[in-house]
Amino acid sequence: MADDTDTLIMLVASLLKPGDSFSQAEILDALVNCSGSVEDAAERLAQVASSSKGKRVSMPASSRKRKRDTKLDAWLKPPSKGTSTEHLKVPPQKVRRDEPKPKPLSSASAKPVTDLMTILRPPPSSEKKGPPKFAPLMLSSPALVAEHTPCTLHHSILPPELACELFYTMLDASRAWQRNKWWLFDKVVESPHLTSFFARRTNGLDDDESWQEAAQYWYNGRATEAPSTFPEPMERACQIIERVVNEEMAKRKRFKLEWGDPDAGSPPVWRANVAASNCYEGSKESVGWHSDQLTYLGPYPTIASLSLGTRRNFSLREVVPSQDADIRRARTFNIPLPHNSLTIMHASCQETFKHSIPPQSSIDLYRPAHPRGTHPANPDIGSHYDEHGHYRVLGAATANSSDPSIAKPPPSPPSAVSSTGASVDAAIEPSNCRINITFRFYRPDFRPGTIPKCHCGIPTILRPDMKSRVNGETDRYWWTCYAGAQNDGKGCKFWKIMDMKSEGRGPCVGGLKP
Ligand SMILES: O=C(O)CCC(=O)C(=O)O
Ligand SMILES: [Fe+2]
Repeated sequence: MADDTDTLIMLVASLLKPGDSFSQAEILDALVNCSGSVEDAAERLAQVASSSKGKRVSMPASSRKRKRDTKLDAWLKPPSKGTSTEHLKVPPQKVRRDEPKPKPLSSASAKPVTDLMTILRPPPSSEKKGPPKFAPLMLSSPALVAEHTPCTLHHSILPPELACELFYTMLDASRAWQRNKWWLFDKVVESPHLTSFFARRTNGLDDDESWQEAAQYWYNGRATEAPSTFPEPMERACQIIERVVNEEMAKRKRFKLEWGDPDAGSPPVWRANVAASNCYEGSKESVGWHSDQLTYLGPYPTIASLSLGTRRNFSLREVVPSQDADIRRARTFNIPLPHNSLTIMHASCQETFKHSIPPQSSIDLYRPAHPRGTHPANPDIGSHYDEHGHYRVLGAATANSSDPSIAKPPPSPPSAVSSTGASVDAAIEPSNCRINITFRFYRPDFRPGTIPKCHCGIPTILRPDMKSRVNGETDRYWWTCYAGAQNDGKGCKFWKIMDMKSEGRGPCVGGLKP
């Protein structure tokens, strides 16, 4: 789901001469000015490098103003010896615990697979002149998250037993998940976490099931096997999450390209019809900076992201539009996501912010509050919870509830007492894993048949133009080739501005109808 701006930057960097150094911002500018074409951007930068020693005649205005400071090479680990890409030839990574052998990409099987984090390292912290820089800010409460980001944070979102049950279900399932792989330079790299994709039985709107086909394009733009349907506890969690998301959306500004029928009378209803899930084991597994691809989500999506297990930080950083680059800098916000918390990335988050789960130096182990099997998969369990997620036994009064219909959840099985008197439960193993589930709505007006194909013949991907915003809003999106991630790293130059009207898309909140 990740937008691969970073990959494009690295691809451009790979085409530059070893001596030519450009900052990440300069490469991004070149990409934007060359309509996303890697080759054209590299050619343009090569011309700039050869035509001047320090004089940037052909660079766009925004780049010319900035001092060249960040060496692209500094994003890569130093060359071991010889050629400029020698340092990328690292040995294949160890396969994790009982993970099945990853499926090979088209012609990738003969190539070594590399953990992305062994190639990338953070940009150097060299001081830049320009607008003031602020230290990262920890947003430790839902109020702070709402104040600084287009997200809301909701603690204890699910009944605790359901959160535990879903954690165990996904943790067990994750043993069959894969690492996303794509081509970078001349080799296949893999994401430093496991991932999988799920489609809901119905899309909540009509009988159209073509979105299931879209779900098959999940794996780096290549058609894959049909995704699994939501496991039963995920379905129950989704119903609770949908209610919370709709309550939050009703309080917020809507954007005109958001999906919804303006004539429907009531506010459009958000439904999840697919979910992507990630498993991060230990403190070092991570996901790099990205915004989610909008190919099947369309503009201004709302994405509901559930965290289970070990607490990790979720980082958010605005992409400052080019016109503001000289007056302000983006700030990194870190949000600690404990077990059973929901982060809603509201409309405009994918257009204006990038997000990541950074590696950490340490993490706290998560100790589930309930042993496995307290609630085996049982569709009846859901009926014990009311619409607020409270455990409900009709007619039963409890000492600590003013609502007589709300009772305490059933007690966990008794814990054993150790020889030291400490309470232990042999059935509960602490875990160093975090499970993330992002519930998403694949829009009917972005169904697979409507997605333009590139010259390579595969569906393109949709990206927002994050760098230019008019009145704070991004209304420019483009379709680009995604084949570079799969065809031995070779894509085509396909690039097309999305035109909602001529492409027959909608209905949208702002009134556009197909
Ligand atoms: O694990 C998370 O919270 C973020 C995952 C994510 O950004 C993604 O799957 O696109
Ligand atoms: Fe994401």
